Amino acid sequence: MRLDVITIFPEYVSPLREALLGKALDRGLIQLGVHDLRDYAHDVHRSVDDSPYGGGPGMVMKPQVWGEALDAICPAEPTPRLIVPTPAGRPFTQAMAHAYAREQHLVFACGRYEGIDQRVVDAAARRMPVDEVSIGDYVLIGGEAAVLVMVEAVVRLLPGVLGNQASHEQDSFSDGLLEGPSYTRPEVWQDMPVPDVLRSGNHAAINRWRRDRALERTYHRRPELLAALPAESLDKHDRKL
Ligand SMILES: Nc1ncccc1[N+](=O)[O-]
Repeated sequence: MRLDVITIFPEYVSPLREALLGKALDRGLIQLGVHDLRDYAHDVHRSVDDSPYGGGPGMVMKPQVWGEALDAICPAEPTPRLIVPTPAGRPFTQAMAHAYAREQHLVFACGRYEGIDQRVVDAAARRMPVDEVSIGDYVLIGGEAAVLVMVEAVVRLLPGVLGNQASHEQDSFSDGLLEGPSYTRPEVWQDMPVPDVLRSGNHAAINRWRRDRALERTYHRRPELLAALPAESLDKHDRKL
């Protein structure tokens, strides 16, 4: 998979070259291009934004600069998927992370939170799929942090990136529930023992216990996820909880 990130703060996304993502880069599982949007601004001040038509606070990013950057970075064939992080976007979910993990080429356009001139998205949508996506209902200064979040969620799903392939099959949300509590050695810590069932070796009982904890946690923290579960995915034991 190829990933390109366009931003006025290239150093902000340098963590993408660290840790597991860095290893995925070294092993050629992903290719990463980080592009400074200002390289496509040709006026003496290399300005990338201007005041909004209709007035209002903040600045809006200029269409010409983005247009030139996207023409240079998004090839005609195969067209990439353009992802624009914005608080006004569709909520980013694990399902979207899985869908993006199947793409060959993703381009992330990091804008100021006041936004990018709408015509940039409209023009790009004429020749490639464009998703305006939000990572949450709060306002960041720009899209860079959202790109770090989305790239990590997507790249960890690529075959070979996580050591133990199974680890993302048990992710929270993979079965529609939040993951329950986890424990490791020592057996007792600060007078708190590890739940006996987890040391019993009885895998049926362990799976049952884990599902019960996941259901309880989901019920208390994210009841709407329970409500969204297909009826058949809850057995009669689940319903008794
Ligand atoms: N929440 C956000 N705030 C600013 C830019 C992007 C954002 N987002 O969620 O992708």
